[in-house]
Amino acid sequence: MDLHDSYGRPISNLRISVNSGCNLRCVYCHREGETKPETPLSLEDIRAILDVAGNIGIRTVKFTGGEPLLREDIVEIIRSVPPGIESSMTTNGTLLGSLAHDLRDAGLARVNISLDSLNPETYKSITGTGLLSDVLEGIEAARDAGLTPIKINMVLLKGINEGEIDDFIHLVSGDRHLILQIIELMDLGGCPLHADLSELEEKIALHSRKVITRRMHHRKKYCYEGAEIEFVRPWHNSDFCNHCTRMRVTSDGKLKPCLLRDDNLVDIRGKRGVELQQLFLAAAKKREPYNK
Ligand SMILES: Nc1nc2c(ncn2[C@@H]2O[C@H](COP(=O)(O)OP(=O)(O)OP(=O)(O)O)[C@@H](O)[C@H]2O)c(=O)[nH]1
Ligand SMILES: C[S@@+](CC[C@H](N)C(=O)[O-])C[C@H]1O[C@@H](n2cnc3c(N)ncnc32)[C@H](O)[C@@H]1O
Ligand code: SF4
Ligand code: SF4
Repeated sequence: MDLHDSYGRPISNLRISVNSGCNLRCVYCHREGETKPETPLSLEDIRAILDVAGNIGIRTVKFTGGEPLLREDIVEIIRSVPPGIESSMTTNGTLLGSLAHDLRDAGLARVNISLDSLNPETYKSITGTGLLSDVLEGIEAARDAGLTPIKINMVLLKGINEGEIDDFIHLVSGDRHLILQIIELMDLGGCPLHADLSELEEKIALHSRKVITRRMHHRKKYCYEGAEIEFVRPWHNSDFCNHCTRMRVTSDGKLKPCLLRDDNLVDIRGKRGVELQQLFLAAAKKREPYNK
């Protein structure tokens, strides 16, 4: 079965938040759109969701949070992904150093690692912690374990890290295991750090050897000065939403048809089998592009 919503968008990707807690305090964090998370889903609940995902045409699963690596059973969670579904994770990387190999052995294909600054002071001002060296260690551990390609997620923050773009391009340039993902801030709580990516993307586009448009969100990937660079520009972007292929699961067990909406959640905690599958279909019907 392949699942589509009423706007003809295929639902091929599931994004599961396994935990709402985090060991960082990033100033801009949207927490995957969760406002009042309760007790996280159990391993058994997550297994049941993954089993249904396999039946309804989900091809890829992204584990996120909060910080997914804070969950003690994260390796077991990864081991529960059915064959035929690619699993990846988005993490702040601080705990990857000791976990990368176990995650890979459990079947994780790749990781995205959030890193907004290469400067220890700036990193601290963004995340509230001095854990930059742990993240860099995490990147190396992920590379060593084969959790590649590794996407380095950099949210562009006005007046904070705009001057570091060249350093980030240098970091990934000529390295086939690293992709730079430059992300537009979603200004959810009136955060005054939103930076416009247009000028930067135009400059990179102009000097790129090759451009690829991804199916998901119609995001553009550029081959620029030996670096692979993907742009994520969700803000007020109807093309992005019209090509959204994602369904989300919140950490406390609700299907969430859109990151930016809280009024159409479907509770699935404790549900199993056919009943759970029906609830996925019901949530799919509630999906609509946020920006049309
Ligand atoms: N508005 C919106 N933003 C999204 C969506 N999916 C991901 N993002 C944002 O995209 C950025 C990168 O997210 P990641 O968790 O690294 O995952 P990804 O790049 O979307 O996924 P892959 O390309 O499969 O690795 C983050 O800032 C997310 O908040 C979505 O469906 N809607
Ligand atoms: C919410 S975090 C959860 C996973 C993990 N803790 C991490 O930081 O990678 C997932 C991704 O969303 C990004 N993100 C968080 N808040 C955002 C916002 N307001 N706008 C754009 N991206 C955001 C983060 O930079 C990170 O790459
Ligand atoms: S590490 Fe991730 S979840 Fe934690 S505060 Fe930063 S962006 Fe949010
Ligand atoms: S519809 Fe738009 S805002 Fe909502 S999850 Fe999809 S891409 Fe994100």
